[in-house]
Amino acid sequence: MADSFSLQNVLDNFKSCLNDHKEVCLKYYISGWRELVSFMNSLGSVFAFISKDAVNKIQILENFLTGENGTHYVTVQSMVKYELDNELVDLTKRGSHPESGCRTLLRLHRALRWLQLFLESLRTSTEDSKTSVMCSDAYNASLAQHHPWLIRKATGMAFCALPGRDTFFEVLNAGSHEEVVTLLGEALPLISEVYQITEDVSPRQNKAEEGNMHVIRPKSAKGRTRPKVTEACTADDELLHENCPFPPYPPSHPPRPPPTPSHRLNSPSPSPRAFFRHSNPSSAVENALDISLLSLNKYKVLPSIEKRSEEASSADMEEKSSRSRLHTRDFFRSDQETERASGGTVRTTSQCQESETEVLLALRTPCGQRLTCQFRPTDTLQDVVATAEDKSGKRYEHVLIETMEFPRRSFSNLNMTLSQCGVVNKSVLCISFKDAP
Ligand SMILES: CCCCCCCCCCCCC/C=C/[C@@H](O)[C@H](COP(=O)(O)O)NC(=O)CCCCCCCCCCCCCCC
Repeated sequence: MADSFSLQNVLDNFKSCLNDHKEVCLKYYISGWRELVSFMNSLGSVFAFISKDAVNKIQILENFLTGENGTHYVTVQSMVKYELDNELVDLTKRGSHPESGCRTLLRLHRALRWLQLFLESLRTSTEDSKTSVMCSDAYNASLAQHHPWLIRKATGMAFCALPGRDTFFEVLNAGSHEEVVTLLGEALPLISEVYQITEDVSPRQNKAEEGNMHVIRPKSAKGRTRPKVTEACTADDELLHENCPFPPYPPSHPPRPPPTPSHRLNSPSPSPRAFFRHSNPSSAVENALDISLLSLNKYKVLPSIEKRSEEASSADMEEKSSRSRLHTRDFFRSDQETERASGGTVRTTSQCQESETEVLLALRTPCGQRLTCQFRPTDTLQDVVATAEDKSGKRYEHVLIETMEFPRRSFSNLNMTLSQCGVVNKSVLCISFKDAP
C-alpha cells in the first residue's frame, strides 16, 4: 500500500491493469483498490467498516494470486475460466465455495461502478456541489441495490462525514483543482475500460456453458427457453433480479475495445458476454427485455398509464410491447455500437445517441399530482422536473427524485441522466421537496 495516497497512483494502476489482450491483470486491479482504500482510511474511522470489507475482499483475491494456483489468477479472464472449469464458483455465501475469486471480484466490480459514477460527478462538479450528495447519488445508482437496509443506512451516515469538495480535492493529492479535474479526466476512461472488460467476461465458452454447471431455467415470459447459465451465476443473479427492478448497471458508455481477431479465435478466455453483469443471468438483451416486462407486469401502474393501456386495442398493445422490447434491445445495441464508432473514446451517457429509446414515466409531483411523460434515457432528472413544472404549471425548486420500487432510491443530483440512475421504461418517480418530512 502506498505511504500517502495520490490519485496518480490509482491512475497508474488502472493503466497497468490491461494487458495486450485487453485482459484485466488482477495484480494491478488489486493495487488500484489498495490505493483507493488507503485514501478512504485517511478520511476517518467512520469509514472503517467499509474499509474493512474492502480490505478483506482485496486480501481474498491476493491470496488466490499468490497461492498455489496463482498462475490461474493472473487475469480476471483466466480466473473466471479456471474457477468455472473446476466448479469453484459460488456467487452466494451459502454455497460450498463462499469465497471464490469470482464472487469476491463481483463485489469489487460493483464498487468500481460506484467509483466511476462518483468520480464523474466529482469531475463535473461545481463549487457548491456536495461530496456527500455526489457520493450517495452514485451509491444509490449502483451498490445500494445490492446492500441490505442496515448497510445502506450505515453507508449513508458515513457519507455525511465526508469532507467538503475543496478539502476532498486536496486529499486527492494531485495538485490544483484544475489539475485534479484533468487527472480525473484521464483516470475515468481507464477505470471505465477496466469496468467494461470485467463486465463482459462470460463463462459462455467454458465447460460450464457446455452443460456441466448449467441449470435448466424455466421458459421466459416470452415463451423462449432461457439460455443456459451456470448454477453459480443463477443463484445470486436471480436473487438480485428478484430484488431489483432496475438494471443494476444502467448502460454506461465507456470504451469497449473490439477484441482482436487473434484473441477471439485463439484465446481460451471467456467470450465477451456478461458474467459480471449482475442482474444478467443470461444476456444483456434478454435481461433488458425481462426488466422491461417486469416493469410492465410486476408494478401497479398509475391510473394514467393504466387508462391508456386499457384504451389501446390488443393489436396496438402488441405493437407497443414489441416496440418497447425493440427499443430496449436497441438501447443495448446502440450502447455498443456508439462505443465502437467512437473508436475507444469515452463518451458519457448524455453524449450518446439514444434518441430512439423511449422511457415512459409516471411522475408524482410534490403536490400529489400524477403525470405521465415520455423521456429519453439521456434526459436528466432536471429535465424530468422541468417537464413536471411545465405540465403542472408550478415551480419545483430544491427537490429530489425518488424511485418508488424497492429498494427506494433517492437522487438529489438532478444532473444525472435517467440511464445513469437506472430508471427504466414505465417506472414511477416521485418528486419531493428536500426539506419535506
Ligand atoms: C469517498 C469514500 C466513500 C466510500 C464509499 C464506498 C462505497 C460504499 C460501499 C459500502 C460498503 C459497505 C460495507 C459492507 C459491504 C458488504 O456487505 C458488501 C457485500 O459483501 P458480502 O457479499 O461479502 O457480504 N460488500 C460490498 O459490496 C463490497 C464493497 C467494497 C467497497 C469498496 C469501497 C472502496 C472505496 C474507496 C473510496 C475511494 C474514493 C476515491 C476517490 C478518488
